[in-house]
Amino acid sequence: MTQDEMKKAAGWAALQYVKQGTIVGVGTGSTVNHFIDALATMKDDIEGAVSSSEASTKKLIELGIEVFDLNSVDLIDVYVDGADEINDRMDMIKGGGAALTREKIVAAVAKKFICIVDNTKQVPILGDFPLPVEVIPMARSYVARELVKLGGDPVYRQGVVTDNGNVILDVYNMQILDPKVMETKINAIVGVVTNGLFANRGADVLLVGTPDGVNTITL
Ligand SMILES: O=C(CO)[C@H](O)[C@H](O)COP(=O)(O)O
Repeated sequence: MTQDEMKKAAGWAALQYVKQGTIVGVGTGSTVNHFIDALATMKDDIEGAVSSSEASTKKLIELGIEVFDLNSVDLIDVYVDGADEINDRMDMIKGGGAALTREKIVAAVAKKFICIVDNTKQVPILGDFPLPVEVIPMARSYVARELVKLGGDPVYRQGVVTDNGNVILDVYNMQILDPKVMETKINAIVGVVTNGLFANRGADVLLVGTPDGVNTITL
């Protein structure tokens, strides 16, 4: 089975968590694209979606799913998104697709976070995947120096501008033993919009695509 087939299996498995008549939070990435394909089969049964990126918005609209502005929505029942790494506490690194800030905002509003991954994303300790940090452009060098003080090696993601007009620093060589503390520390650096650690608000349900089917994990 290919990695993409495992992503697809996880994406389609998330459909069982979508309730009729609700607004669904939709993440970003290749695994979520499979979920959006699945969601399109229910488009007449849901009210619509709130999207975490321009890319997901485009795909949702193309498939006939109404996309609402988050400011016009009080409640999101489930938020479905992928991850770059996830540990057994359901803490994640996200932001490989540079959509981390909007993802974190939509996730904060949702009652339940359903994480969909293939089995290569499960790790014992977060940090092999470089941690994305969204930064206000004029603060880039200052934030990079502060990230070095925290033990990381930040690298400017050349040529990438986020949907919010900011830049991304990818932080290499971090062994993140306490994701909640590290998330809070990095977010406290002036000029950081947010970082890709999703630990203070982790996943509630993890759906892992494997060659033997989809495993469901809850804490
Ligand atoms: O956080 C993300 C985008 O910002 C994605 O969820 C993450 O990068 C996983 O992507 P994929 O499903 O393509 O492997």
